[in-house]
Amino acid sequence: MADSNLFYISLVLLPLILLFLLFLITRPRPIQIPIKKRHIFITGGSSGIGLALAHRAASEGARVSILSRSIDKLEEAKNAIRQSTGIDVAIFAADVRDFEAVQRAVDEAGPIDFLVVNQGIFVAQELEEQKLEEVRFIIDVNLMGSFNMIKAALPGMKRSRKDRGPGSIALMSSQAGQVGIYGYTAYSASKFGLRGLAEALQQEVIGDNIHVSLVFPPDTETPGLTEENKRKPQLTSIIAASSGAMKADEVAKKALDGIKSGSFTIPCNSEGILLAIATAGLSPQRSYLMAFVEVVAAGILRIAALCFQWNWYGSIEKWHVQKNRT
Ligand SMILES: NC(=O)C1=CN([C@@H]2O[C@H](COP(=O)(O)OP(=O)(O)OC[C@H]3O[C@@H](n4cnc5c(N)ncnc54)[C@H](OP(=O)(O)O)[C@@H]3O)[C@@H](O)[C@H]2O)C=CC1
Ligand SMILES: CCCCCCCCCCCCCCCC(=O)[C@@H](N)CO
Repeated sequence: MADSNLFYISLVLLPLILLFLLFLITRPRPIQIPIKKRHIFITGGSSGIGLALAHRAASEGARVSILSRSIDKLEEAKNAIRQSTGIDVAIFAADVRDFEAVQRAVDEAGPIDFLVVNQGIFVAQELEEQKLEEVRFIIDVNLMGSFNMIKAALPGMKRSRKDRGPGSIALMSSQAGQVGIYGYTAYSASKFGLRGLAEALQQEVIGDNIHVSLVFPPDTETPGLTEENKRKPQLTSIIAASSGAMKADEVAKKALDGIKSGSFTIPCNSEGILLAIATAGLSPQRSYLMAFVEVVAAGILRIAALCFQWNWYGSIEKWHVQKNRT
């Protein structure tokens, strides 16, 4: 009798003790970063997810700047945002691979509160088929371009923090930046790279009241995806379909809400939440409740992850068998 009482008490008590412990230790501490009347600078803001983010930020009362290469697409985006919100965004034509051009844009745009490094290119292809130039292009735009942006914006962001309150640097990764996917050797490498950059950067800028976020969308309906789908290995599509597709505006909403609450990891759909927990690793976590879920679910999600791999390797095997028959 006493034994079973003890059993039930510990069933309640142990999780409570764990919750309390996690409440004490989770770092950095929770924060809210206001967006109204503050300056958000979005790269790749002329199309897809970046454009949806610019729309949303403008309608929430932010001052918005967008940067991308094509001035025509920028003008088009500016007109579309003006039509739907009545607000004018500032546009900057620059290639993120060109540090000087990026620096000029940042200087002209004025002090930044939210930097959203969202530009990205994706071409899915087996590494054996993919040209090295294309690999380099993907790494240059997605990874080195992000370094260029952050290097250009960080000094100004740091300087203006005291007068302007908390700031944010958000990076657009991908679920292919949490798990390697067939056809994405270059793309996944570029997006995994962003995670290392973000984890290290958060430690460096926390003292300046700057908060780093990493967004992990699944396939998202954008002009970029339409282009990618024209030449995508079948296996890439099959494996990526393990996570549902989203609309650009849904991703933008998740991203902006996550950024405003200073979340380090921002998943976008339910598979994304599972992925975030399964790949939590040593990344920072502000929410002690999420930390609790990560601790409790770790073992079972490893089993789920192994089931996904079992399923994916099954598809790969089947595909090879079919290919050899024809
Ligand atoms: N759509 C999807 O399925 C997913 C996308 N993502 C990520 O989200 C981000 C946005 O993707 P999405 O909206 O689909 O992409 P789009 O192709 O629709 O838009 C990409 C944007 O980036 C700009 N851009 C591209 N190259 C450069 C460059 N060298 N310098 C400056 N700007 C550049 C483009 O403008 P311009 O060409 O004029 O320069 C455009 O504004 C990317 O980082 C992508 O990897 C993540 C998961 C899923
Ligand atoms: C443990 C539980 C795991 C749960 C689910 C795992 C699902 C993984 C699916 C990965 C999909 C990757 C899509 C990349 C989209 C993208 O970035 C491109 N459209 C752009 O190229």
